[in-house]
Amino acid sequence: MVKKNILKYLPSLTKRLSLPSHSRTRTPFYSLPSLLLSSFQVHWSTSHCSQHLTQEQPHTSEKDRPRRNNLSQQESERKATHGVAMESFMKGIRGDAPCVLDMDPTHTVGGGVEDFYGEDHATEDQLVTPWTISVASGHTLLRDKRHNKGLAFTETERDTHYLRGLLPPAISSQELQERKIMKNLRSYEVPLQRYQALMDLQERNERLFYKILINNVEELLPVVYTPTVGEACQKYGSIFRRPQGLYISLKEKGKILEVLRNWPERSIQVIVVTDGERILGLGDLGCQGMGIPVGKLSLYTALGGVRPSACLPITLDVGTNNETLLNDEFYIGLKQKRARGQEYADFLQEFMTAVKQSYGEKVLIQFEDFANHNAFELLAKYGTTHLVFNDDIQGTASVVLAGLLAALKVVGGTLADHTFLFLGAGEAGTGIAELIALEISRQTKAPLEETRKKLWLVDSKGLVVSSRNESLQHFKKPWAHEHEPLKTLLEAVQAIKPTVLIGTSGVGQTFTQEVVEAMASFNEKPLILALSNPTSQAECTAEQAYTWSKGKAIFASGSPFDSFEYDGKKFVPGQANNAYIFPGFGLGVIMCGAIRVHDDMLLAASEALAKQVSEENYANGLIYPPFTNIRKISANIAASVAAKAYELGLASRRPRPDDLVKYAESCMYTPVYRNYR
Ligand SMILES: NC(=O)C1=CN([C@@H]2O[C@H](COP(=O)(O)OP(=O)(O)OC[C@H]3O[C@@H](n4cnc5c(N)ncnc54)[C@H](OP(=O)(O)O)[C@@H]3O)[C@@H](O)[C@H]2O)C=CC1
Ligand SMILES: CC(=O)C(=O)O
Ligand SMILES: [Mg+2]
Repeated sequence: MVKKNILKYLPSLTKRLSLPSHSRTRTPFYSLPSLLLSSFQVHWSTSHCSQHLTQEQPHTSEKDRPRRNNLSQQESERKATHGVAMESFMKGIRGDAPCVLDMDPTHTVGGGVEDFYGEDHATEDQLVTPWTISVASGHTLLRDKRHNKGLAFTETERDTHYLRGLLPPAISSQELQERKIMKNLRSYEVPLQRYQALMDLQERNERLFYKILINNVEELLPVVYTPTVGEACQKYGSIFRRPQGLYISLKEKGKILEVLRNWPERSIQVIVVTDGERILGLGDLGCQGMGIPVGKLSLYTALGGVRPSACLPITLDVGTNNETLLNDEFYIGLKQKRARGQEYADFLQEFMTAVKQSYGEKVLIQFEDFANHNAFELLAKYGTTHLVFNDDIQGTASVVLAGLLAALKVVGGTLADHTFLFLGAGEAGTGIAELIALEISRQTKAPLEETRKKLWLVDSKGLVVSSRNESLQHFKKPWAHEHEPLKTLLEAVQAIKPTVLIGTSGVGQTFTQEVVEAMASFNEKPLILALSNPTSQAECTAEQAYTWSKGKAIFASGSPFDSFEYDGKKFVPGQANNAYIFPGFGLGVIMCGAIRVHDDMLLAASEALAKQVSEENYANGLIYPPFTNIRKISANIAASVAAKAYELGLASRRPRPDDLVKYAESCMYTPVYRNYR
């Protein structure tokens, strides 16, 4: 069917590609799909064409560049270019177009997973074509976030791409642009202004956005991610300027496949999807949860090196039960109560089927910030049919386990020697508990049912115990141990005497002074993790943990805290956030062509992260490495995850690269500007 359609429209497409280059650019950017082909066909073809071009076309010298006044030369280049392009196009139709993952990985220069556009496949000194649907130039090029370079366009590029007069005469380097943006960002007092400025930059000049984010990760993570992204979601309706990501609402029921086809990119490798019901610890933010998939995917690119064009943020708008939003005139979502039961299940089923139909078997679907009454079920249901990963359950578990493995070097003993108490028995709490129990079981060979007994959970009704079994949600039942009922966290701390206290309640200030003092009274080095986000929901602050424990606590939190001096000693709190795991984990899954996620891959990720903590980090009281080295860390995580996938027979990319760390690094997208022919 697809082949038939492409062949039917082939003459028009050929004609389109042969238009004089300047007039080509005058056609609105998105007009071609609607006029000629579905966006699938167009993107699919251009991506394959350009990839083929960069491999087989000998790279051009000065004389090959299009010149406005040298029509015959321009004509012959166009013929050569489009001849190769159309040949590749036809190859693609026949299904034998070359696939980047089948190539020798050494060809890639700062490549990016599946370099369909061929941009990074060229060496640094080779010229690449700024493909959109046609060759972008003039105003279109400046408005195309993927290829825009602002004042960094060179004199030659300004000539060849019809930019004269559209830019002021000064030419800036990318480094100078970075300095300017950072200066401006630092001048804003309000974090939300920084967030907005960064989102505007992402929409205007993608490479500059990622360069800045990568080079200033510790400073900017709290802006594009927790805590500021939480405030942005709360105010999304008011600050909304340009839509980011794909909104799929109940209005599109029955047409989800068509909606997916409206997205301008075809080679999608990672989707982060939310239905907005549990946004951080802020509750139901409905459609305004979009800030979360957008933010998470920025980190996929900045921290994990997955190319931006391969990332698709999606919000499923199934209504909201948030009365404030329902009564807000600026609310951007459906003004109706949430769909539940069969209606919800059918909508999700249609979505999951459409995703597979559009992007194939190997697209990674990351569920993010769903409420727990849907999250566990979706993971179980689609875990056997799709490549799915729940970041709140699995990513969080992996990052916490990594922190614990690292902390053992400081507190001593093995995991099995410790006792764990959680405040919060939802996705994060039970997800973490299960992975710890699995790791202890693996280390000690004890049955999982036994190892679970080292872990205790408290929910809003008190300690999870067997006498409550009847009324417990299914994911809490494995943690309902024999014990007398206890109402409060303090009582539970005093009775269980945990060595590790983990907050996953979404409620701020619940690790009270009494709780922290109790932890410090029977532990030499109590491990206290306040994981709830954003900062306002943290179970306690770094200052409180260090002060109340009299400097004994090893502390990490979901949202960042500044270092704190207590009794003449500087304490540096770590950030226990799944952002350490999911970018590298996702890269690993994609680069080996994994078809399913397995718990052992999560354990492999934890071990890889724990190994990255240096002696210097330990000396500073850290159990996580700093984010400054995150791309190196992600490459190591990706390599371990991929190695495990190969071992389990879940990886489809053959042959297996010998050096997986090097391969992961070579797959990473780099945001330096490319030179345009
Ligand atoms: N740092 C990180 O990387 C991550 C942090 N998080 C954070 O963890 C928090 C929880 O997320 P998640 O597990 O998905 O949420 P869930 O809604 O699934 O779970 C919340 C749990 O907390 C319990 N709870 C709520 N209020 C209280 C209270 N006052 N006292 C005791 N228990 C309480 C709930 O009890 P009940 O079941 O009785 O309602 C429930 O068991 C969020 O703030 C989120 O931002 C999540 C993922 C990753
Ligand atoms: C970090 C994260 O995923 C959360 O707070 O939900
Ligand atoms: Mg989350």
